[in-house]
Amino acid sequence: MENLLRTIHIPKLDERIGAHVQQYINSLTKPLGSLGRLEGLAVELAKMTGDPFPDVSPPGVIVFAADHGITDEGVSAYPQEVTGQMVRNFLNGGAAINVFSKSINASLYIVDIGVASDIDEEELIKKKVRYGTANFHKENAMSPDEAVKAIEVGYEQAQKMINEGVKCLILGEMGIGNTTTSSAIAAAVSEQDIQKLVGTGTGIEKDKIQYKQQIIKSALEKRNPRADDPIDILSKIGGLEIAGMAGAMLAAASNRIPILVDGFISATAALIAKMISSQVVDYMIMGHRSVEPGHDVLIQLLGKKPLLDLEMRLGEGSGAAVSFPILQSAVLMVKEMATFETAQVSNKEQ
Ligand SMILES: Cc1cc2ncn([C@H]3O[C@H](COP(=O)(O)O)[C@@H](O)[C@H]3O)c2cc1C
Ligand SMILES: O=C(O)c1cccnc1
Repeated sequence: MENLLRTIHIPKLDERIGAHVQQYINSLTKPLGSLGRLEGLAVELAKMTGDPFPDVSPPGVIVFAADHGITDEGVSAYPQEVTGQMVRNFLNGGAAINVFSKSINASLYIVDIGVASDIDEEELIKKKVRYGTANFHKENAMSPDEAVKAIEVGYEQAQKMINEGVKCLILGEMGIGNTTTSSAIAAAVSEQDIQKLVGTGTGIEKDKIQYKQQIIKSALEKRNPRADDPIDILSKIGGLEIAGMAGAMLAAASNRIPILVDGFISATAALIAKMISSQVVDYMIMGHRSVEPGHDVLIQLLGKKPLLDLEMRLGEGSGAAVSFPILQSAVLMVKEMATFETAQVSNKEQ
């Protein structure tokens, strides 16, 4: 990682093209500013890609799957085996992200970056760094080397997809227990009150939230991760899929590829990526606002405004995939609308 870290170069946004596109949008046949946030989005996409008429299609989705030792503490409503079972479901096309990826014509890769069991399926990308993290309430989740390795796996997978022609990257995850891991990371970095950062995840009973908060609080006291050190945080808390997503985000930004961020877990990965290289945030668009309360805190730390609020709380990249057609609308607006001049429509009186 030390190596990868040193070689990561994220280009600055192209402000000149952004200003040019803003001016062009003002010449399109509509009242000034009337397409609202779509206009700002089109400008952002132009700045990211350096292209006034960028393509966001085809989008690509990578789902990183990994297990979390913290499930031993009874912090999820579902058992750990569900992670591996859902990986099989992804490969059979039956999960939400399969359906939504298909609807936006996205290629979908499933990566085993740390599932606790072996899954012998041909379509699965097998990049297991270890068999799940250790229970971070009892011991460090993994070694710093493993955290680095997981970031590299994510980086390489994203780079591969980008080389294949993907124009917008959506990262998703599957890992029972990962809302606990994410809340712990958010608490370590933001130093906000734990009450603001812990939710029901897959649907634990409301009266179990306090227990989940206590586990996180006492684990953080024991692990004491350094708030400004992403590798220290990942190695002490986890998780492998969060590290993988962070690495993939860094690859996308390095290639001027827009990143459509999903919910709470994805935002945690975004935060880790930001700590590694702060300019990565320039290439992120927040697809939706998750029901998980910690998402609001992270959205603020990332300085973003979600496109959608559909009261979703799934992960897998699902909210980002559902928001993707908004990006398509933004680029089509610029590419296909007529200007006042070409359509011979009278413009606003000066
Ligand atoms: C069937 C099923 C499919 C899922 N797809 C995503 N998650 C989501 O729920 C998990 C996080 O919640 P917690 O921290 O409470 O375990 C992650 O795997 C996340 O991707 C799922 C969870 C389940 C049960
Ligand atoms: O917002 C998310 O990413 C999320 C919320 C609940 C469970 N799993 C993921």
